[in-house]
Amino acid sequence: MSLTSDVGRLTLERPIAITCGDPAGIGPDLVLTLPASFPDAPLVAIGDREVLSQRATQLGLEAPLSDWQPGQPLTPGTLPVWHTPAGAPVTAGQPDPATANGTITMLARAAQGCLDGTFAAMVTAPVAKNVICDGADPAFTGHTEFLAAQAGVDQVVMMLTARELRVALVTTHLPLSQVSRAVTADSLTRTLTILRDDLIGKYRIEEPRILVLGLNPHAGEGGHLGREELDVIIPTLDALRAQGMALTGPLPADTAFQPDLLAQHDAVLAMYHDQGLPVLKYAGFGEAINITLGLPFIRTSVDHGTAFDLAGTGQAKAGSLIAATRLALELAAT
Ligand SMILES: NC(=O)C1=CN([C@@H]2O[C@H](COP(=O)(O)OP(=O)(O)OC[C@H]3O[C@@H](n4cnc5c(N)ncnc54)[C@H](O)[C@@H]3O)[C@@H](O)[C@H]2O)C=CC1
Ligand SMILES: NCC(=O)COP(=O)(O)O
Repeated sequence: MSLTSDVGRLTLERPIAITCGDPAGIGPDLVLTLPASFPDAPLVAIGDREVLSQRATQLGLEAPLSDWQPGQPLTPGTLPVWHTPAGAPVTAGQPDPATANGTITMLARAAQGCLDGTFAAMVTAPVAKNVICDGADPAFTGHTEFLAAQAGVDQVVMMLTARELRVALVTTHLPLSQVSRAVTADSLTRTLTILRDDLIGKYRIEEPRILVLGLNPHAGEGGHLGREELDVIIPTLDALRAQGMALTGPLPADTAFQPDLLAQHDAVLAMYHDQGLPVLKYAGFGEAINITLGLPFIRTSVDHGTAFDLAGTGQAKAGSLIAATRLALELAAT
């Protein structure tokens, strides 16, 4: 069976899973808006049907839902929902660790469905890492790491994109005190290889040019402000350049984000989360996309969190979820 999407008149063989995020956050609010943006796209929401229904009522949204299970056809004109109970009563804006196991089940269903071919891709609405840590898994650090474990891959790469700007990270959800130890020749090599390969494979860039940031102020100032550049980053970049990778750097992070330099590169590689993402979010918060590179399936996500302050108010903006869904549809069709 072929399923039609309105994005670029694409045809997909399988639906795309949309996980609804923390049931008390803005995820359900935003997911309910997707049918209006993609009326013909084969989307399946994974989450608590009652939560979606109640949130639609709270928001005054016209959102017909239908029940869906793997193997069943989609019901046109509705948002098909693979009902995944939250596990506790849900009030918008009031996170509850008792819902954490339901959230994990929702993510696992989407990931396993991508792995077994049920879904063509998955798009995730935001979860609260602390709620999952408190209620289900103290080791949970984010979708990125959870999906890597589900897929059985050692390393994936978090990349956020806002229009022309692409920022990928060597380390993701790691305390700052552990970042230096995590920037190794091996992690840097694997990150750059995944980034280069997916810029070619997913973004159709023939010879990706990657700008790599240093870790320390002034990229270490020749070893006077830290030795990671001299000991690890420079030798690793030199070795990868010798193999043909087009790399610039390591450059000082404070001056690397200049329009002229960015125009000469296809992506920036930052060493840690808050080195790269504030710039990206300044450039495009609300419309940016988070994509996990290196997975054996397509996963895109929003650029924002659960925004419990906005859940159920109608003030949450859907731009990032719409952009993430559009990209997933496009990638799934290529
Ligand atoms: N992809 C994911 O699952 C992500 C989850 N998070 C989680 O979200 C939780 C809350 O994180 P915060 O740092 O407070 O970030 P946040 O993004 O939830 O909120 C930051 C500010 O942006 C506003 N905001 C966020 N999304 C918005 C939207 N769509 N429309 C309008 N305004 C919006 C919020 O109202 C708040 O003022 C944390 O537990 C974190 O782990 C954070 C980032 C990504
Ligand atoms: N800042 C990005 C973020 O926290 C999203 O993480 P993930 O849940 O997509 O791994």
